[in-house]
Amino acid sequence: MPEAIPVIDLRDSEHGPKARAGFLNRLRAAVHDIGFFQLTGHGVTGAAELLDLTRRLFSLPESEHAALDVLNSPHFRGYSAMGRERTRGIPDQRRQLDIGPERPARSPGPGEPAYQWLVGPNQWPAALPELRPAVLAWMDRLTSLSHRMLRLILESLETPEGFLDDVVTPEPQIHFKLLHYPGPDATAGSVPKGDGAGTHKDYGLLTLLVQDDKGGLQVAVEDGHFVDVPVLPDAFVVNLGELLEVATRGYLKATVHRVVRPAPGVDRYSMPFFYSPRLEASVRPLPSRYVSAAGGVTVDPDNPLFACYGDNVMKGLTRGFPELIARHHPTW
Ligand SMILES: O=C(O)CCC(=O)C(=O)O
Ligand SMILES: [Fe+2]
Repeated sequence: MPEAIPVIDLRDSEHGPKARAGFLNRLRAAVHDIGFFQLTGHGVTGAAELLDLTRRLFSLPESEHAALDVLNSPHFRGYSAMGRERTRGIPDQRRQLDIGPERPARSPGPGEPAYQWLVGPNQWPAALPELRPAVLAWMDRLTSLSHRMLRLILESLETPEGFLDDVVTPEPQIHFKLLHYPGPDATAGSVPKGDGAGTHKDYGLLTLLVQDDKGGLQVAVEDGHFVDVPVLPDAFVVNLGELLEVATRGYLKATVHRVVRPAPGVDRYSMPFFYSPRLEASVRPLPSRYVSAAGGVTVDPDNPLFACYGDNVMKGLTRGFPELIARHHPTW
C-alpha cells in the first residue's frame, strides 16, 4: 500500500537526469493520485522562527488583536477572532491574521471587478514589530519556491514548463495566513461545534503549509474517508488549488481537507501560503496527453469552479466573511 501522503525531496530534481525522471514520476503520481504531498529538501529556512512569532502574535493582549480587526478592512486583511471566518456556513474554530502583498489602499472604480478589493494594505501588530519584515521576506521566498514547484508539476505532465507563466506574471496573487487553533475549553459548559477549519478545497494553484508538531490536518482520500497528514519537521505540506484542477480538466485534484480541533488545553499553530494567478487571469487547459485523456473537473453544485482566479476566490470570500461584506460591500 503506498504511503497516504507521499514525501518528495526537491534535491532529487537536481541530481542528474535519472534522479530527475524519478522525481517527476513521483511528483506526477502525488499530484494526480492525492493532490497532497510533503516537500523536503527545499532549502527554505526560517519556518521555526516565524512559527515562534506566530505564537507570540496570538499571545498578545486581546486589545492588540482588536486593533487589527479584519472587519475594519475592506481588503480582507487583518485579525479574525474565533469563529469569524466561516467554511460552508459554519464558523471555523480558529483565530487568524490574513496577510497579502503590501499595497496602497484603493477602491475599484466603476466597472472594475469587485475582486480588486483584495489588493490593499495589511494590518500589523504595533506590539510585535518584527512580524512585518519576517512575513514579507517569507512571502518572497515562498513565491519563488511556488514558481519552481509549478514549473516542475507542468514538466511532470509533459507540458511546456512555462505554460502558466503568463497567469502569474508580472506577479501572482499571494495570500498568507497565520493560524491559531486553540483546543476547546474543557471547563466551558458547551463547546461550539465545528472543526478548526471546515472541509474545503483551496482556490488557487498551490498551497505551501508549515504546521507545528500537533497535527490535525486531514485529507479526504476517498469519499468521506479522511487521513491525517503526519507531522514531518522541516517539510512543507503542499496541496493543489482548484485552478490546477480546472487547468488539467480534473487530471490533478484540488483535494478536500479540514483541520480537526486539538484536544482541550492544546494549541496548534500553522501558516498556509496560497499561490494563485493574478486576480483577472484565467487558466486554459494544459497541452498534455494526461490532460487530454482526463474526464473533467469535479462537479459540485455547492462549489462551482471558475477558470478566472478572481471569480473563484470571490465565491469563498462571500461565504467566508458575511459580516465584513455587510459592512463594506453591501451591494455584492
Ligand atoms: O491549518 C492547516 O493545517 C490548514 C489550513 C487550511 O487548509 C486553509 O487555511 O486553507
Ligand atoms: Fe485549505
